[in-house]
Amino acid sequence: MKIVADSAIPFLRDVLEPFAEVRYLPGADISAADVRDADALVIRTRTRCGAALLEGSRVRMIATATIGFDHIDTAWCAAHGIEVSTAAGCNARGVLQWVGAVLADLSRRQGWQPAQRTLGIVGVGHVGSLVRRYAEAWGFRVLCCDPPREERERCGFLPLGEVAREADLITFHTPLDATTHHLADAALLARTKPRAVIINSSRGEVVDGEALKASGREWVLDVWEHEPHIDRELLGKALLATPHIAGYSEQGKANATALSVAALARRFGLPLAGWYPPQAAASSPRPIAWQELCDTVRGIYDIGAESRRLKAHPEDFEALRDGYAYRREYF
Ligand SMILES: NC(=O)C1=CN([C@@H]2O[C@H](COP(=O)(O)OP(=O)(O)OC[C@H]3O[C@@H](n4cnc5c(N)ncnc54)[C@H](O)[C@@H]3O)[C@@H](O)[C@H]2O)C=CC1
Ligand SMILES: O=C(O)C(=O)[C@H](O)COP(=O)(O)O
Repeated sequence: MKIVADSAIPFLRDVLEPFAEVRYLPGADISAADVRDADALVIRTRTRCGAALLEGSRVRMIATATIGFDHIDTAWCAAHGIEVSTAAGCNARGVLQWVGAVLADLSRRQGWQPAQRTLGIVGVGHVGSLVRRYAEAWGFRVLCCDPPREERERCGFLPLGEVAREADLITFHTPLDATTHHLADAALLARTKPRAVIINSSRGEVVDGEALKASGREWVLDVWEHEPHIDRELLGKALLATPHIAGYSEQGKANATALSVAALARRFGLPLAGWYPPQAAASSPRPIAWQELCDTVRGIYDIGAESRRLKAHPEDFEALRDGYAYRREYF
């Protein structure tokens, strides 16, 4: 059995080797020639999987060690008998902590307390639900928008336009697909409060960058259109800017690798069910009070320093990700 794996997936080395020939390559460089005789791929967001990569190969399974899967043409894979597994929810708590760092930083710089702010959450799945729970406990008035869930569950979520009109801060946590591409467009941005802050850690294409620049609003971005070639004006004017690392917690990465290994174990009958990276520290989820968050978050994760680094060296976007010191999940 042959597996091609992204060389930047942590904790994976030596786990599959007893059962397969494993070739590690940088995700963005994996080519059709590399995968032609592979049975399975273990990838991240940097490998675009569709006909151009897979046509004529013997790949039967793709495990992506990420939550998002917009880099995979799932319809093409289904039509060609290729199973796709994702690491649903793996790094949701990492993204929560990125959002927490953003909110704590903005509150300090802009001089507000949660009780004075309405937070809009667009997309209330693994990430958005965690953000909702913590933000409500911190004292924000929280408004949620998730039409697919509202349709299924009738849970009292609001239409996007209403959230846009009411919120001081709007954070996006939807997948990228045909329905969410440029969900935040010029028309939506025009409906937001003049001093609204747009926060995006979903996918760059969920927010129309050109419209954002023209909107007069403020923004915090972790994800960008055309990564790693990001818009310098969007970067320069961002309140905070990070290089697509919101989910880069040590535990999030360990979860992602474990879920990918579990998917391969199930599909190919490998005796690896229940495997988890032994060297990864355990996550310690707990409630955290707003004041404790504000007092401690910079010691764990100084998002301001990270933003200044990216602004000074945008050409290092991919290098900053590749060399990232994964953050500890501490709540
Ligand atoms: N920046 C980063 O490092 C990371 C980014 N992500 C991104 O965040 C996204 C969300 O992650 P999860 O919460 O785990 O996904 P999820 O699938 O658990 O939740 C997504 C939610 O968005 C909702 N949704 C779909 N279309 C919508 C629309 N038009 N308007 C409002 N809501 C809509 C869905 O109903 C679902 O409840 C991922 O798809 C991924 O692209 C995820 C992890 C890390
Ligand atoms: O999980 C996702 O979805 C993400 O966006 C990741 O956190 C980024 O994943 P990498 O492709 O950089 O591993």
